Amino acid sequence: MKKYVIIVAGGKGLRMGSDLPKQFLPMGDKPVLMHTLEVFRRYDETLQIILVLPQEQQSFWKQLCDKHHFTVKHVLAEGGETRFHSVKNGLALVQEPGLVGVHDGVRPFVSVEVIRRCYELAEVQKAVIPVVDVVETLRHLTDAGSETVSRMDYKLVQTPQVFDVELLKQAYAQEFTPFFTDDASVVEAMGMPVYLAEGNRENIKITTPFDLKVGSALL
Ligand SMILES: Nc1ccn([C@@H]2O[C@H](COP(=O)(O)OP(=O)(O)OP(=O)(O)O)[C@@H](O)[C@H]2O)c(=O)n1
Ligand SMILES: C[C@](O)(CO)[C@H](O)COP(=O)(O)O
Repeated sequence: MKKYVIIVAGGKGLRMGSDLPKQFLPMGDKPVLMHTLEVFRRYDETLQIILVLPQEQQSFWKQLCDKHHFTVKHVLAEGGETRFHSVKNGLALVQEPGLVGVHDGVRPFVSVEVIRRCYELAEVQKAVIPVVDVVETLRHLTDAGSETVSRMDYKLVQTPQVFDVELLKQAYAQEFTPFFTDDASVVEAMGMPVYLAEGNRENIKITTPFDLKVGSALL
């Protein structure tokens, strides 16, 4: 079965607040984004990797690849206005039936085991997302103040989110709404169920300078 991954790195990184876009920040011996592509290549040599980057960052990325002798094969797609639009641009390059994963470029610590689990389950379930338990107590903000809710009723959602190609293309043909914060929410809006798989706790999204420190410690 043909397998793709769309790695989205088309955002602005506002919460990181760095001059260099966060996907290019060094972590250990190379930029964050290179770690992410490498783990997918380790999962499967034949996986087709589509990397979504803003047009204006693409030549810089190519320079970085030369500098680091980075040889993981991939094709580039153009970043969009929101994550939804970036995924949609990547999906336009998916031309054969099979499975397509969508992964945040700034989640370099996803394990090969979790990637494999999501792709294998998606062969049957069609829509699979990795999740982890909430380990702290949760409060819901109300008009009157706030109240404790049961953390057993919630999960934290990660990527890669893996889908049947036809299903994801249909989902992304829908009109954008700000409620679409991940790919599962787009698929669910068509009334399709999403299957939950176990994620890995290290699979953090590098969002703030603090996350970068945690990431460096995890290497
Ligand atoms: N227009 C966008 C917005 C986000 N993303 C990607 O979606 C992933 C998750 O988004 P997030 O961590 O929020 O990244 P940013 O949008 O860049 O961060 P911020 O919200 O702080 O600006 C990132 O890999 C980001 O590059 C994208 O490809 N295109
Ligand atoms: C897709 C995601 O990483 C799942 O947790 C998350 O929804 C991205 O959200 P962001 O606001 O674009 O960081």
